[in-house]
Amino acid sequence: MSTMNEIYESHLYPSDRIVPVDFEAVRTAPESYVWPKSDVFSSGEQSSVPVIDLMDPNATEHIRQALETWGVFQLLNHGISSSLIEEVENEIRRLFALPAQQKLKVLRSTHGSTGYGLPRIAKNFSQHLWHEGFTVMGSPVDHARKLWPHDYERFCDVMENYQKAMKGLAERLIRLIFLSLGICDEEIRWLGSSDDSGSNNITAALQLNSYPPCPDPDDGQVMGLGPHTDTSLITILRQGDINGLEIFKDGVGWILVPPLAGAFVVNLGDLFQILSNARFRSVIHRAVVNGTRQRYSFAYFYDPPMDFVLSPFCNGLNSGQAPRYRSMTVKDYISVKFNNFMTALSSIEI
Ligand SMILES: O=C(O)CCC(=O)C(=O)O
Ligand SMILES: [Fe+2]
Repeated sequence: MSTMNEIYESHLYPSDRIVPVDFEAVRTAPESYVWPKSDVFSSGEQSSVPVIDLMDPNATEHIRQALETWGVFQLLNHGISSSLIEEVENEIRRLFALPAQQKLKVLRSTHGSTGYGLPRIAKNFSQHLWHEGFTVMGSPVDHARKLWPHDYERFCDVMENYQKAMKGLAERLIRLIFLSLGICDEEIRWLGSSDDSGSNNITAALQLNSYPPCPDPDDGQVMGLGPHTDTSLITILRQGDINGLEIFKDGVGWILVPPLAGAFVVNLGDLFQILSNARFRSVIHRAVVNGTRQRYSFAYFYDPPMDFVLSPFCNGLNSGQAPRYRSMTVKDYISVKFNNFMTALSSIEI
């Protein structure tokens, strides 16, 4: 059985795309961090992504409609306690408030998964990202011990509790989404089989994101997280109360996903696009930066087991359709994405 960590280890990540800019030392963005204004342009479109109440008796149908038209929705009444979310937010603040030298002690290695640094998609953009992150894949105890030698348990406990809660919510949502596609339980037997607490079957990651404030440079702008789709099956994102997340909608352009108190932003990733035979699309999104306030977000990515064979479902609502993608394991798709980034899905079309 392959683990997500092993797969990351087998793809050497370029070392010059791991260390974030030294936000304490830099007053204006260096040239390599400046994106053309046209790349950062937003549509100003006012319509907003659907908001779904998970307690609504028609939630399943609303989710299907939201995913078919938007690929993303905001979720309320999800059952995750606000105190747990607050604890994660407090730990994130505590982590990113540390001096740069301290954070660099837990820098992600070129073949590693857990640790501090730029996000793994940074290597795909010619300009740099105005971002610092911390990825948790499995237990972060070795890293936390280096950051807080006498007080590392709190961080680990909070991250573990949050990942457990997210796993439950992700699996509940996935079940509902498959149901909405007319896919029976029998075909999703693997759901719930992974165990993130053990080290040998990790199929989830938690990405903590921090976007320090940055006034616009004269002839461009900085970008927090460049345009991408998530590789995951499903992503559950929590953003604080500062604007930043935007999605790309065909024919409209970039649309803000406004922070909504108590809500999670839920989107599907490439793996769901493959399984649903492109009935649901993995939404293209990015994070822009605020001029005066530091923004935080945290994303939980859920995947099927790495050796699971992804084959488009051509039954249920998709019955009679020919598969649009060739079958492959999750781990093979992760390799395809690593090498092809935004053309990964089209590269596996039949
Ligand atoms: O910060 C955000 O709102 C987006 C984060 C995101 O897209 C990611 O971590 O993949
Ligand atoms: Fe993302």
